[in-house]
Amino acid sequence: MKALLRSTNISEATKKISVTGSKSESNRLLLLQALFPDIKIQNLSESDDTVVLKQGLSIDEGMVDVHHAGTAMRFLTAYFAAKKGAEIVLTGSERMQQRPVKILVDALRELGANIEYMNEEGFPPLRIKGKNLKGSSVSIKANVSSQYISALSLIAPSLKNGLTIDLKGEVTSTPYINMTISLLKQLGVEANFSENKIVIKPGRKKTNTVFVVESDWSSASYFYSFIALSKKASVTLTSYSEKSLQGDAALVDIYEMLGVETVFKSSTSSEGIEEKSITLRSFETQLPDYLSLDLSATPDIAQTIAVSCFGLGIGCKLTGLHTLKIKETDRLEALETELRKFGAEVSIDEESIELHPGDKSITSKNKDKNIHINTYQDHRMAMAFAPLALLFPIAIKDPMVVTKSFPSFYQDLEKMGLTVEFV
Ligand SMILES: O=C(O)C1=C[C@@H](OP(=O)(O)O)[C@@H](O)[C@H](O)C1
Ligand SMILES: C=C(OP(=O)(O)O)C(=O)O
Repeated sequence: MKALLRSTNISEATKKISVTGSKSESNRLLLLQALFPDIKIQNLSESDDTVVLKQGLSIDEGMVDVHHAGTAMRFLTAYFAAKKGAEIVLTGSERMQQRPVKILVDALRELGANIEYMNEEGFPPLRIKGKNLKGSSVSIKANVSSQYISALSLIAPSLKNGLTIDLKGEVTSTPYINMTISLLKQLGVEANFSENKIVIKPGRKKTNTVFVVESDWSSASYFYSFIALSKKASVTLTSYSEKSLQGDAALVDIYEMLGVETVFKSSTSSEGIEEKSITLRSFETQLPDYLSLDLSATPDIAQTIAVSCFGLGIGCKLTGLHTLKIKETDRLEALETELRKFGAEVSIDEESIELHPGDKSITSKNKDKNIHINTYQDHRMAMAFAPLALLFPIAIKDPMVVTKSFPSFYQDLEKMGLTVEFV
C-alpha cells in the first residue's frame, strides 16, 4: 500500500488538532505504575509502542513481542530481570533483533540478573528469568542509547538498596534521562542526576499519584514543518505546555529560525478543566541560508528538520546524530537516499548530515515526478517527508508505519487540508 499526498485545500483558518500523549512519558509512567499500582495516568499515548509495552507488563510468563518499540524492549528487559518469578522470552521485529542491548544486559548482569541471548550475542531475543537483584551500583557506557540508563533508573526504586549509576563517556539524548529522573521525583522517589552520576534511593514517599501526560513534541514536529513550508496555514495543538519534560520542545526555538512562531495558551474550560495548547503560525522573516545544529539532545526531530530545510531551500549541517544509525533504520542513510530522489545535494558521515542550499526550482523540478518515498519501517521517515506534499505530490510507501508513534497522522494531515489517498 502507499499513501498519495497532494496539497489541494490549504486555508488560512487555524485548525485544531489533539496530538496523542508523549510516548516517552507514557512508557515511563506505565512501567512505574507496574511497580507502584496507585499511579493514575491521563492522556496516555495511543502509539503502538505504548500498546505493546502495556501488553508486555501484563504478563509474567511466556513470550513478549515488542515489534519495533525500542523503549519497550529496553524498559521491559530491566523490568522482567528484576521481577522475581518472571520467565519471559522478550523479542521484537527483525530490525529490533539488530538493535543492540548488550550494554544494558551487561549492567543488569552485574546487578545479578539472569538474562541469556537466544540468537546473537548482544541482541534480542532474550530469555529472562526474573529475580531479586542484589547489586546496588553499576557503571554503564552512556554514549550509545539513553534508554539503557532510563531502564535501569526506572526499576531502581524497586531494588532493595536503590541504585547508583556511573555514566561513562559523553552522555547522549540527555533530556530523556532528565525526564526519567523528573518523573521519579514527582512520584516521591529520591533521585538525583548530576555530573555523570545518578543516585536513586529505594521506595518512595507518597505524593500526588495522578499524572497527566503532555502531548508528544516529536509528533508536533511534523506540524512545525508543515507550517514552515506552507507559509499560510496555522494550527492549534492541544495539551502542550511551556514547561515540558520533553527535550523535543526545542522545536520552538529551532522553527522560530525557520519562520514559525509558537504561542502558548492556558485557559480553564467551563467544567473547570485546565486546557493548555500551542498555536503555530508562520511569520515574515529573512530565513538563514544555512543552519548548523547539534541535535544530540533531540535525535527524533533530525529527519523533520532536514526535510524542512530541503523544502525551504536552506542548507544545513545537523550533527550529534550517531544514535540515528541504530534506530528503526539507519536514519542517516535513509535520509540521504530519499532526499537525493528530489535532487538534493546531501552527504552524511557517522554522526551528521549536510545538505547544500537548494534553489527555488525544486518545486517546479519535482512537480510532475510523483516521487515515491521508501519508509524503511521507520515512522519518522513517512512523517518527516509528508509535508513536502505542500510543494509537489508525493507517495509514501508502507504508510501505516506511522502508528508506531502517531496513529491518527493521516487524518490530521487531512484536517490540515492535504488530500490523502491510499492505493
Ligand atoms: O527514552 C526514550 O523515551 C527515548 C530515547 C531516545 O533514544 P536514544 O537514547 O536511544 O537516543 C529517543 O530517540 C527515543 O525515541 C525515545
Ligand atoms: C527512536 C525511536 O523510538 P525507539 O528507539 O523507542 O524505538 C523513535 O520513536 O524515533
